[in-house]
Amino acid sequence: MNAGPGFRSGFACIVGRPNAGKSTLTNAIVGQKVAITSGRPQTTRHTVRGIVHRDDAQLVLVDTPGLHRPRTLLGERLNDLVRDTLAEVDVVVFCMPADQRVGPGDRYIAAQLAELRRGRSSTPVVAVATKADLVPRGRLAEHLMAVDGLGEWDDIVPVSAVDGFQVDTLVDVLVSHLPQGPALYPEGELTDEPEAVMVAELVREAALDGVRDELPHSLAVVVDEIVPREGRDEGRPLLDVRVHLFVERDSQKAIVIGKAGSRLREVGTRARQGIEALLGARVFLDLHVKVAKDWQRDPRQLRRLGF
Ligand SMILES: Nc1nc2c(ncn2[C@@H]2O[C@H](COP(=O)(O)OP(=O)(O)OP(=O)(O)O)[C@@H](O)[C@H]2O)c(=O)[nH]1
Repeated sequence: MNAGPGFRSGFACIVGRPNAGKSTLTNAIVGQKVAITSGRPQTTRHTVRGIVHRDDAQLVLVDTPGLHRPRTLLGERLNDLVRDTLAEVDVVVFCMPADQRVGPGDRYIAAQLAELRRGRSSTPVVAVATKADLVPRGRLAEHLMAVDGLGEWDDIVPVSAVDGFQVDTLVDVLVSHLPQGPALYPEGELTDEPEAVMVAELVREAALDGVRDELPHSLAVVVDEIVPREGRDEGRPLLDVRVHLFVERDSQKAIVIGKAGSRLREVGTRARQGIEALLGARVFLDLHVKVAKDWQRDPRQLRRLGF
């Protein structure tokens, strides 16, 4: 069942300062490892999406880059992107880690969200106290009070993505804020096939390696298909993996491809090793680089690109 009366569907976007636990929470909600996490701040430079399929709802999660104060032009553009994304979603999840005091970074985001709610969209915001497992009850209560004092929230939910505390409750709360409507994606997408997301991550990581400064936010990766090559021995399958890399400018395309295609070959070799390990089969990796101008600003394009 993916429609019918009472069925709800929509997008949720997870925001919070660097290291707030956004990627880990995304993974815990979706139940698959779709976003890359690390202890270093701001590793989630791009948006990764996961889908929760339920009998009564479909929740599409968008994991945004760490909202931060615009220092550079790039930062401003990133924040524009984040704001555009926020205005597009049905509910916003604002993460504040319980093991840290509410600080200027949180206040900055809270102000952005307040502005968003004053504007056209009155998107509901659910404040989430992440990493609840790291603090004693008293401190958690104190944190929740501080969160409450920071702005107008539709709900406040403490969670731990590590031990699963209240993750289901959070999903219930998010679903309650979604509009009624049929499923947006076919059942099983991304949950049964997280491979495509992980393959895209592996290619993206390999393509950015060593050139992050030159094209940090300008690279999107789309896996077109993963299909078994016909006519192969059953015991020795070969998978054809076709992937598009989108950049914004010709100059960036040249960087990705390198002299006479040398860099793209290296990217392919490195990514292929990871993909073969992931899929447990030999892989023929077909990489294409395309220029998609200003894709970061166009929500339709972003969605098409899997952002
Ligand atoms: N103990 C505990 N640690 C957590 C929890 N959630 C996240 N962490 C840890 O906190 C660190 C940051 O988590 P991420 O999920 O990468 O944070 P993020 O907000 O996506 O970070 P950016 O990509 O920098 O924006 C990682 O070391 C996680 O393992 C939690 O519920 N409990």
